[in-house]
Amino acid sequence: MVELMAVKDYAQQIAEAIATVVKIDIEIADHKLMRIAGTGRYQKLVGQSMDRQGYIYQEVLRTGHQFVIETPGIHPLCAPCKARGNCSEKYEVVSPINVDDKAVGAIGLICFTEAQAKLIQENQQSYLIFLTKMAETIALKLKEQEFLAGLVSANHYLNSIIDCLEEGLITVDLEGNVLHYNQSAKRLFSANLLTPRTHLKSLFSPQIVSDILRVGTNVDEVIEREVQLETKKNKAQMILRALPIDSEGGVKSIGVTLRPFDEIGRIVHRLSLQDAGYTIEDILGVSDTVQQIRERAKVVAASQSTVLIRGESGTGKEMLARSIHNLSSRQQGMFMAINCTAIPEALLESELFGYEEGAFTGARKGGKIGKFELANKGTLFLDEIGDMPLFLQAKILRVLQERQIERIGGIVPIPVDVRVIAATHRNLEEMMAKGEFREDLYYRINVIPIDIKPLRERKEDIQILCEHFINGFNQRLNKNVRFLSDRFRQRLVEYSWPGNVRELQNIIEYAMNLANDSTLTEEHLSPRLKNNQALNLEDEFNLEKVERETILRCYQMFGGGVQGKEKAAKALGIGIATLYRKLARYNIE
Ligand SMILES: Nc1ncnc2c1ncn2[C@@H]1O[C@H](COP(=O)(O)OP(=O)(O)OP(=O)(O)O)[C@@H](O)[C@H]1O
Repeated sequence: MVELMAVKDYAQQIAEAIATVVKIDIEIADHKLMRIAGTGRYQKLVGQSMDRQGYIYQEVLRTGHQFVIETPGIHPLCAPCKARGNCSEKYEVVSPINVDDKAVGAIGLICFTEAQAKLIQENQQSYLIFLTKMAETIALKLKEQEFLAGLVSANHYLNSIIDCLEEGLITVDLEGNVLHYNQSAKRLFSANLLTPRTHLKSLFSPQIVSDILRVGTNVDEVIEREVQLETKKNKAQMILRALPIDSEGGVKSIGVTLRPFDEIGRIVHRLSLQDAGYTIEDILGVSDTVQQIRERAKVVAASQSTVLIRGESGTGKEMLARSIHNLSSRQQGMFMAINCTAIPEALLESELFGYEEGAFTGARKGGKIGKFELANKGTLFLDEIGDMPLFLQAKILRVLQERQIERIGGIVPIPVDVRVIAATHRNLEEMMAKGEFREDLYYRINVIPIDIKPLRERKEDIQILCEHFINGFNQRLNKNVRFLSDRFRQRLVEYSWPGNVRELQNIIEYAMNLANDSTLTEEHLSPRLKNNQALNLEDEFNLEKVERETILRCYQMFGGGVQGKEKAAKALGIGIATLYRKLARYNIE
């Protein structure tokens, strides 16, 4: 609660106004008996305590009632006073200053002459009312002060909340002049660019300014735009939202919020972690390979070096990359994955590096942020890096060396702090020999290589993976499968698993959809597995057999005529005589 001291100047003015009119001295004290205002002989005592003389004031403060004392110095209340029996005061009227029924101070008229005493005595009722009204005026001022202090504190509180926001917030009037902004907004803009009265024109492009101002014309209008800001450090892509601030009497200002794009990405990523928040423990398997991979991943997570994961499709390369990211100090940043095979060459560059507005025909307004920028402070997973075109390999190498990127059509390099984890199923060494993969990039990404063996070479992992997938699908499909028949199990072990763990997962899902009791049997196998003969490794990888099949396919494609044979020999990369020899040898007619 605000104390009377806070309005002492006002109390002094009131005291002087009263004294001028009634020609009697006034003394005002607060609830601690501190003299806060006074006239005549009391004026120079302002600021001094009255606790040794103000016995009448004490009584008024205690009771909250007015008090008239006709015999100062003699009245029993004056008993403890030093001036008892010798008081210079002749007559005294004291009123409480009440705020919310509580005495916060007292105001008194003090007569030092018989004439003054007589005057008050004869008009006592009027003086009492007058003094009460004056006390009320001071109380009112105090309430007003209290209200103002409340407003100031609420304002301060609101500002602190607004400053806590990570989002930049700017309010502008309907002409676009800045009224207010929070600390985050201040941090976003270059030095001194954002000040009160700055016009939006100095902050955003004319189109964005006009979009923002349009919001002020309609209470229901909200706009959202992707904008690029020249921040203190560099250029940054932001999501801008503008919304009307509806106050009494309609919209008088507009609120503009700004949020860095990569931060949004991080939030989305964090929220979606449930799905992809793999940890090392999720990598299942009892084989030496898997156990070593788990150990390796822990060590790798602690370093910042580039990792190259090699393995066939479906062996868990992305899963491993995500586990490394989630275990590393970059876990709060984004994990961005890009499959170099899945994206057409022409788009891959812009996906990776982003582009500036107007960089090429068809470029999106406001430009586009690339995966490298999105993965800033996080991890970029370059899947199937072996399929990346050579010119992009050169660009990737430059990013890894210089730790900065340039958007397509951009001139300012943007620093990025990204850990790259690359993956491939291809033989990079062979590609290098043929000039299809850059040697320098190979050595740059191959700092920490991790090989994941195909499932057919670690069949001991099938059991635990099956159990894991069965548990998952039991929940998802609301089933209660608990057993595998011996034949079912045997078929899984015999199969060559070209699609690796992903294929196993699909096979289990297929079987569980068909199963209606607790056991998966041979009849629940997909046709592909049902028809699969027991894998004969010697047969499967026999070079002669592979050669015969290839020649046969080629021969069938081009036909048996002389011209067909010539074409076949050319396609096979052998001479015509050799082809004839091989046709005879393999008994192909
Ligand atoms: N060791 C494992 N433990 C549990 N699940 C696994 C394991 N390995 C792979 N998986 C699962 O198999 C599926 C395929 O894994 P992932 O996508 O990581 O493979 P990939 O090697 O990156 O495949 P691609 O090269 O085709 O992109 C995922 O559902 C993953 O959870």
